[in-house]
Amino acid sequence: MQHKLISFIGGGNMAQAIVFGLLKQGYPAELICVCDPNQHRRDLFSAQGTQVSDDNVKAIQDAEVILLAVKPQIMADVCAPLSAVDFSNKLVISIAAGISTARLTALLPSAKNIIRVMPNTPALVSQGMAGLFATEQVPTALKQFAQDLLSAVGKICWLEQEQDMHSVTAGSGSSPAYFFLFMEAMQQALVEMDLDPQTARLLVQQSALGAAQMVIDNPQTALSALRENVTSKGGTTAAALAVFEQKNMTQTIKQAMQACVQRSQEMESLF
Ligand SMILES: NC(=O)C1=CN([C@@H]2O[C@H](COP(=O)(O)OP(=O)(O)OC[C@H]3O[C@@H](n4cnc5c(N)ncnc54)[C@H](O)[C@@H]3O)[C@@H](O)[C@H]2O)C=CC1
Ligand SMILES: O=C(O)[C@@H]1CCC=N1
Repeated sequence: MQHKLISFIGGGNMAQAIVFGLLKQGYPAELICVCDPNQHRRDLFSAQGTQVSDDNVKAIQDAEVILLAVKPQIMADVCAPLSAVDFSNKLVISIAAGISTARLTALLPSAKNIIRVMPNTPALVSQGMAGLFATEQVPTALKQFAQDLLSAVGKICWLEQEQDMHSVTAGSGSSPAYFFLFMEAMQQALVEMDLDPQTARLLVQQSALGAAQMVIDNPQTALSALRENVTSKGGTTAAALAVFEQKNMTQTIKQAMQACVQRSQEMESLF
């Protein structure tokens, strides 16, 4: 991939997942600058060889790509001083949930090239999933750069309609947390059945990894078929799945994902 000078505005959890993922793939550390007011966060990045700064405006002057990675709640305050900079030749990538490209254009009026991305933290281990949306005027070469950047830390999909970003947030941005919760609950249940925590974790993590790998390796097989292959009639799995069904697990998951979408839509009008 092409290498450009990238300034990250915000060096929190998601920026760390992307930056560390990029470094792992050989992206030159000297071409990455991370801006964060928190010294501890800056130290974490400088220990990996990146540039760091506590001065957002200064750090973006020479950058070719500005990656906005602050919380949506403070995006407007963070962008206000940045808007003094001429963005017309820069690429702006925002990973903030619920901040539309229209809102970003209003916050940074000179920015012509804005790409919105919804990544997720497995980028840290090169297994990220990111949805990308670019406004019509973004040149192909810049779209390609954004695609290469996110592809370096996982898989990507392009969205034709920006409104689909809400569903992508429910399906990938937030979804690692659902799986972590599921694994947490399984580990806890096993510990309560008297397994030691390490063994419980090993059972859960390896089963999750194996299940995901089977899904990947069998793209033609419906997920329901993979489930049925584990489920012997009158057996142990059927007993477990019956409880999920009794408790309306499928409906609960749907409601949780709808709540995610609804919050993302609300955030669009709030911030
Ligand atoms: N954490 C996740 O899994 C995902 C997060 N996102 C989006 O990424 C963005 C960041 O989220 P997280 O990394 O989770 O949050 P975070 O709270 O871990 O990181 C935000 C960072 O911004 C820094 N910050 C605060 N004020 C600043 C300023 N004026 N200038 C520069 N940096 C400043 C904070 O010190 C903090 O390190 C959010 O907009 C979120 O919607 C998107 C997808 C997944
Ligand atoms: O919880 C959030 O709002 C962010 C966006 C997706 C994942 N974390």
